Amino acid sequence: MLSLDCAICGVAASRTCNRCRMVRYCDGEHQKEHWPSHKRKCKPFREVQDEQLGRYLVATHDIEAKQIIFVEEPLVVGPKWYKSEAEKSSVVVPCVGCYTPCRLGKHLCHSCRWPVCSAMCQHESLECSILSLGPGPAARSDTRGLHDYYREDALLVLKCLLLQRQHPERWSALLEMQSHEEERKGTELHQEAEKRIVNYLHQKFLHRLKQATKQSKESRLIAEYDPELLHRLCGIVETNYMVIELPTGVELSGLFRQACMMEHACQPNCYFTFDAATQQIAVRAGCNLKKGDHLKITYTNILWGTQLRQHHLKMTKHFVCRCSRCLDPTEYGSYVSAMACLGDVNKTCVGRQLPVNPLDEETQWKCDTCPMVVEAGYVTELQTHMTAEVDKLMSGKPSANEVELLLARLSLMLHPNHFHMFNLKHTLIQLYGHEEGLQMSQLGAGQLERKLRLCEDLYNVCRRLDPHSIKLAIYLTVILMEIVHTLEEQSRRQSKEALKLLDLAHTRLQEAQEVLDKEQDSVAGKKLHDKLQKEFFELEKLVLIHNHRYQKQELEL
Ligand SMILES: C[S@@+](CC[C@H](N)C(=O)[O-])C[C@H]1O[C@@H](n2cnc3c(N)ncnc32)[C@H](O)[C@@H]1O
Repeated sequence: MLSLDCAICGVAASRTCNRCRMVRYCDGEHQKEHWPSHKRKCKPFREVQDEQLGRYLVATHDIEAKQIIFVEEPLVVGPKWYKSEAEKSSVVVPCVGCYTPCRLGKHLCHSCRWPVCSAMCQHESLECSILSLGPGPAARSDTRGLHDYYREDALLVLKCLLLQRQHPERWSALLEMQSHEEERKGTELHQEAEKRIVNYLHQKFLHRLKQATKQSKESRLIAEYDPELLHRLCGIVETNYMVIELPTGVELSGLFRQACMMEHACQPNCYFTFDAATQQIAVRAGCNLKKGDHLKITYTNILWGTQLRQHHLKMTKHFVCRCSRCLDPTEYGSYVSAMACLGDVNKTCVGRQLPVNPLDEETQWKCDTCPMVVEAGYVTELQTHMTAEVDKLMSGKPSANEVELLLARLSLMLHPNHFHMFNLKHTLIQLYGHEEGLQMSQLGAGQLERKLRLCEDLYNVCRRLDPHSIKLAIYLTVILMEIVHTLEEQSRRQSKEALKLLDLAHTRLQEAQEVLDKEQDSVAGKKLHDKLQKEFFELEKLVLIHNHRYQKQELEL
């Protein structure tokens, strides 16, 4: 990730700049020589604190897009904080030692009996001693029962707790992180944490530790572990965890002293990558940053509408986001929360029903063209109903026809760019051209046109929400590749326009390559990168075939 060589002479070097720890030198002379140019890039940010944001990071120099702003080691890395429904019932779980996916029940650590990838894989000994105190899963547990015993979220909290003894300085840094302890009390999250984590850790492991304490040397394994402290740790994890991905595609949670200080915005300007080998996170500028800019990442899904993002941030991170997107009823002209005018069933008004004050859950929604006003409750009811319909369809493997039917129904209520419509359309562009009976060569001209139009609409939404493709690189690449497939198919059918269409396709592929640059370390990014290379090859082949045909026709004339 970072060069291991001297920044001046290029030989392998071990001395690092002790301010940013990102550049190496073979000796002090070369370090001095490099300083005049390095000082503009060395630790180009500072920590600031205010009442609204708490601690946050601000650029102290201009920073170029893609430049590494800082790298750091984690305070804690551990399993995923939230598992998907599929993961909760999967027979494959991450190894407790190295997180390699392994079959439940195949190999168990011979001390603590938690799942490991092989009998040889060892995990951290203090953690293993605590887990060894547990009773193990109930005999003849089914998969759900095993998952219920091997609770990975609780393991993450245990890993935090163990820092007390293993890394006191990291423990202090962890306790400085925001936990929102007070706001959490009485919430569903608090109750869930009480059940899933605090009681579980106490009943299965920690009360045995207490008993053992009285008798033996086990006494000093952990200094403090009362329920209040465990709740505080749950709050710290919930507020600060970052999702990091291993090369196997396994997602983990990481807590980082500095990276976790970056504030949230619904249009971020930074992104990060995790290097499993060095265990370091690298935070980079997602676009050119100016001195004074805040370093911002996104804590929620930027494809959701404002009400849903606000709700998620309020429930999990306990703040109201007041970024420029949240304050704008049109969300930078993307209209991803907008309804179609709800004024009349005959649809004579083509206006958009928008929240008057997007930050107010009780706000009225006004049509931007006619006088129609509706109350928040009505919009919420409609949205809930539509969310259920979309979730139901998407939980199966819908056909293009089924998606078209739901789109047609929802279009009576929703703006064409509403996030439900976006989701359905993004599915649809991947069905046209790929579904059985709807392969590219089988699509009619109208269907090709429709696919292209859908792709262009989706492209425009992505560009408005995330102009530098910091969060939507994968979505955008898929869209661009489907545009390319469509243009290629059109070129096969229109020999006169073929070269022009193939040229357009080439431009789109180049754009996809540029967009994908930020995802070069992710599993999905690597897969798409390989696909892109094949697409370039296919496109070149099409151009050659076309030129060959063209020359033949010329000769025949
Ligand atoms: C990951 S922490 C960021 C570091 C934190 N500010 C601190 O002092 O430790 C997330 C918390 O920071 C605050 N925060 C982050 N972004 C914010 C924003 N855009 N507006 C208001 N508060 C924000 C919220 O309290 C949130 O729960």
